[in-house]
Amino acid sequence: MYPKIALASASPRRRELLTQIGVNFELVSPQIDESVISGETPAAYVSRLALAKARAGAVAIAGRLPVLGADTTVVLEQHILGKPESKSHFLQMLSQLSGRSHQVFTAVAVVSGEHQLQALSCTEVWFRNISAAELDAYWQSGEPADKAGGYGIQGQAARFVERINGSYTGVVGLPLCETDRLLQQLQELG
Ligand SMILES: Cc1cn([C@H]2C[C@H](O)[C@@H](COP(=O)(O)OP(=O)(O)OP(=O)(O)O)O2)c(=O)[nH]c1=O
Repeated sequence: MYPKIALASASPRRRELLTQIGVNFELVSPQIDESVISGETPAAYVSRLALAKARAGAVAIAGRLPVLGADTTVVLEQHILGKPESKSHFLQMLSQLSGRSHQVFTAVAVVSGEHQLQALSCTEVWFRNISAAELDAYWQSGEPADKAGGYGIQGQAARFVERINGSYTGVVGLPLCETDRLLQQLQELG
């Protein structure tokens, strides 16, 4: 049995994934600045954002519950690919990802009083070649708009994924093995 927590997220995927492992949670949606600091590595970036979301959530609920925050980013050759800002940005990102592998980093942070627990998941994802017509149809579906790297492995983009090495739930937005471990550590803190 997990302790009750607050989830600092507006992402429906994270809600579904936490529910999947039976966590009882309430929602808090703090707004934080997601800009990349110049020279920051992808691992440092996602870790900083996950912690910032959890901390802002803790402030918003005045520390009433432990707060979990997470951040996901798609990385190609050390470059962070954010959410698509337009169709042309989406086409540019997905044509770079076509026919090769990239990484998906997801960081998770839990803030409880003075305690901070953190985990990082990194998964390699291989895409097959994707045609221009497929990319056009995929953009029209509306699925890419709110997703890091412009795709959702849990949706239609599953057609493009040859294989992965790592955490499937990490790619979707919340690595459940790591999340379970953090929540168990939280329980042990008492
Ligand atoms: C790569 C990939 C990303 N995503 C999603 C997960 C995240 O919701 C989103 C990355 O953006 P995030 O900034 O991590 O999360 P968010 O803005 O959706 O929600 P919040 O900050 O409020 O928690 O991309 C998928 O759903 N499937 C995928 O295959």
